[in-house]
Amino acid sequence: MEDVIAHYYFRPDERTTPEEAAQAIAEEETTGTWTALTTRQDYVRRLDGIVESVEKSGRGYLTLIRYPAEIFEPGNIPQYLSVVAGNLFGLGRLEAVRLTDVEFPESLARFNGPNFGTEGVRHLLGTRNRPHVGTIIKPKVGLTPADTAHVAYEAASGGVDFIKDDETLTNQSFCPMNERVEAVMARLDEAKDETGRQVLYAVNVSDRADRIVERAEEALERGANTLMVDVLTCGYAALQALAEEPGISVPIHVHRTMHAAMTRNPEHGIAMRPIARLVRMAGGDQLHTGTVSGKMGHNAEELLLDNRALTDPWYGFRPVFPVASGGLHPGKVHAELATLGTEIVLQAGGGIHGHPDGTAAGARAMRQAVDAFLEGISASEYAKDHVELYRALELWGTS
Ligand SMILES: O=C(COP(=O)(O)O)[C@H](O)[C@H](O)COP(=O)(O)O
Ligand SMILES: [Mg+2]
Repeated sequence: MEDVIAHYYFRPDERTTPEEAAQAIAEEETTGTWTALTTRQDYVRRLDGIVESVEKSGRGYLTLIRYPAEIFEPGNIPQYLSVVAGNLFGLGRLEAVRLTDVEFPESLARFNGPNFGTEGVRHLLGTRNRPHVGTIIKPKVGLTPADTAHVAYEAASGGVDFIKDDETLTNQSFCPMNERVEAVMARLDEAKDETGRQVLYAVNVSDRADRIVERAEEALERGANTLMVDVLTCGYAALQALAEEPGISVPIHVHRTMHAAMTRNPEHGIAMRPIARLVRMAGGDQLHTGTVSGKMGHNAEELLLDNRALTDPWYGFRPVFPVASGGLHPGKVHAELATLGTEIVLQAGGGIHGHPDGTAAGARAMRQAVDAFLEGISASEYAKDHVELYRALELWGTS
């Protein structure tokens, strides 16, 4: 394959045939405009988009559109998006249109990709064949650096592998980033002295384009061992800048806040699959893709395919660690692992810090639920001699 093939679902309006609608997308995103150009030079034709197929699907149609590789500027993800996910969403002749997937040729996939990926992250933590358990510090905003660090310490003592800031916490005055990183890393060192276990803490360095690398470097100077970025609000280019910066040699955790504005409507917007592919190219090491039983909307079939976009062999890119997060608690661990498998990071915020006996007990309960699954025992059975899990299931149940 030499060109880009974009997959769209669409529904034309009543004045437009499916073929005309697909052609309108191909023209808008390549060499056309709303009317024929009397001035068009012949040599421009080689850049015309080509409608490869149109077929009925549900209430609408699926089309594959071929965009000549030459239209794209290699390495420029924002420009890729302006073609495959650009003006087409506003075309009046389409009532709805959704980018469901995109295939890039090797010539346009020359990125470094993840520096760590699943294996690299596992290597840092010394884990094999088991899911990682992570937590989002809660309350998501408002804590001082010292109290954030205390929550992190409790979570680490209870056995989590991974701790992260929430997506809305960056460098606000109530919790300046530099102070927070220093405080959290100091308490994680304390926990490590006690447990012997290394824990990763992803500090959210999301910031404006011209400052994000500098912010990440400041966090690293203060001992950060993982970075986090809100990729859709900062942009894929921001993630790429972090991943390709020679001085940044820690994993990058990628949060997808705002994605549902694009992904949620099954007939319109951008599906998670193209987002997952772009994050992998741009260098994310871990990416939220959703849950099968959590608090956000879910579609297990799509989620499994999204996770495969992160993990299947693809141009030599390292596999990205998929993250299931949002409304999880120990009673939901079995459903998540049974469907998603064990190459996954399970994150719980409320499902750890809301434990009746506090954060450390909540972390233990999550780890116990994972152990129960790995040993092939139901959570309720395992809870009979694991009090933290028992208390969690008593409060939240198992569904
Ligand atoms: O803070 C949380 C979850 O907290 P809690 O565990 O308390 O619900 C995350 O922002 C969501 O995971 C986002 O969803 P997604 O990861 O699917 O984008
Ligand atoms: Mg959050």
